[in-house]
Amino acid sequence: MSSYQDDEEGVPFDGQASSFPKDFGYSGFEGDPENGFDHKPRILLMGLRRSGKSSIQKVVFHKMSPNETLFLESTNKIIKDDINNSSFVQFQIWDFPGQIDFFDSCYDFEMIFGGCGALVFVIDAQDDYNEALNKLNLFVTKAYKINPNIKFEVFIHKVDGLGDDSKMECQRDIHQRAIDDLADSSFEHIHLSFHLTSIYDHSIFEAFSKVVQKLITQLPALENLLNILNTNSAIEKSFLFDVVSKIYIATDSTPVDMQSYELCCDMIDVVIDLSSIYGVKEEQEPAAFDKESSSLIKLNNGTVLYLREVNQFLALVCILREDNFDHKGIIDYNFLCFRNAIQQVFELRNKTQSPLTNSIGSPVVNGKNIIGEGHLSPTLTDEHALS
Ligand SMILES: Nc1nc2c(ncn2[C@@H]2O[C@H](COP(=O)(O)OP(=O)(O)OP(=O)(O)O)[C@@H](O)[C@H]2O)c(=O)[nH]1
Repeated sequence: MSSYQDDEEGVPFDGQASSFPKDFGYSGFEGDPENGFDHKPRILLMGLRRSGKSSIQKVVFHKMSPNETLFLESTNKIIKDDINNSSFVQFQIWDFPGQIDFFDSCYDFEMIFGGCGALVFVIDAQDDYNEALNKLNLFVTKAYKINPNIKFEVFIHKVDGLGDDSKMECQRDIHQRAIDDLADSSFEHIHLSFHLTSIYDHSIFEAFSKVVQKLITQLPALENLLNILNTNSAIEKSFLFDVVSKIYIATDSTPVDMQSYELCCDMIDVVIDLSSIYGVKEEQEPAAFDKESSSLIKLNNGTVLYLREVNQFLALVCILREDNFDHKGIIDYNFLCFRNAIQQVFELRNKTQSPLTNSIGSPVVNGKNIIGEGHLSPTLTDEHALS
C-alpha cells in the first residue's frame, strides 16, 4: 500500500469558533493501540478533489470551524484518522486523495476495502457532477466485488449554496443517475444511501450519525431501550449522543426532525461551555463533562430539554412537554434503569466478542467505560424497572 499519514496525534487546530474548549476530549479511554490499531473497522471518505472530504472529517471529529476549512490543503496521500482512544464508538476514518487512481499499483485495494465498514462518497453539489458519478460507479463496484458487506453512503455535499427546490432536484438527479449507472454495470442490487450535507449546518453531523449507527450492531437494542424509556416517562424524543463529536449513536423509533436534533446539539454546547467556564476543574482531567453533568432547559413554547450523563462519552438528551416534567422523580428513576440496561447491553457484547477483533464493519464499542461511577440497583431489569 502507498504511504499514509497517521493522524492520531490530533490536529493542531485553533478551533476558535468551536464550541468546545481545546482541552475537552475523550481523555479517559485506555485503548490498546498495540493490538487494536489496525483492527478497527474503517469508514472511507472518497470523492473528487475539493469535494469536501477533509473538511467533513475535520469539522465532525476535530471541532474545526467550517470557515477554517477554506485554508485546508489538498490531500495527496491517505490520511488515517484513528478515532481510537478518543471515542466511545471506535473506528478509523481514512481520507483519500481526490485524484486516487484504481490502476495505481501502489494501493492495495484488497486490504483497503477488505476491512471497510462504510464507504462515504462525497459529491460536490455546487460543481458539475458528471465525473463524480463516473467515479462513484467505479469505486462502488470495485469495493463491492472485494467486500459486499460495505455500506455505501453518498453525501451530496455543499448544499448550503442551493435553494430548497434545487436541493431536491439535485438529489433526485444524482440518485437516479447513480442507480441507472449501477444497473448498466449489472450491479443494480447494490444499495446506496443518499444524504444532503453541508459543514455549515447540522446536516453533516446528522448524516455521519446515520453512517456510524449502521455499523453499531447493538443499535436495535439501544433503540428499544430508548422507546421503553420514552413510553414510561412521557418523553417525546430522545437521543443518545457521543458528546465530543455530537453525533447521535441511537434514537428512539419516531422520525428525527432536524430542528429537534439541532436543539439537542445546541444544548450539549451550552452545557459544555458553561461547565468549562464555571465548572470546578479537577487537578488533571478537565471536568467539562462528568458523572455529575445534567441540565434542564425550559423553552418558552412549553417544551423541556433534559440532559443526563450516561458515561464519560455519552449523554442522553430528551425533549418533553413541560406538563409531563412534573414527574421528574419518575423520569430520573427510569433514567437510572436505562443507564443500567445500557451497561448490560455492552457488557454482554464484551463477553461474547473480543472488543479488538470484532467482525468486519462493526465498530468496537468501549463497554469498559460505559458507565460512570454512579450506583444503580443491580437487580432491576430494564423492563421491570421502567414499567
Ligand atoms: N460551501 C461549502 N464549502 C465547503 C463545504 N465543505 C467543504 N467546503 C469547501 O470545499 C473546499 C475543499 O474542501 P477539502 O475538504 O479540502 O476537499 P477534499 O475533498 O478533501 O479535497 P482533496 O484533498 O483535494 O481531495 C474547501 O475550501 C472547503 O471550505 C460545504 O459544506 N459547503
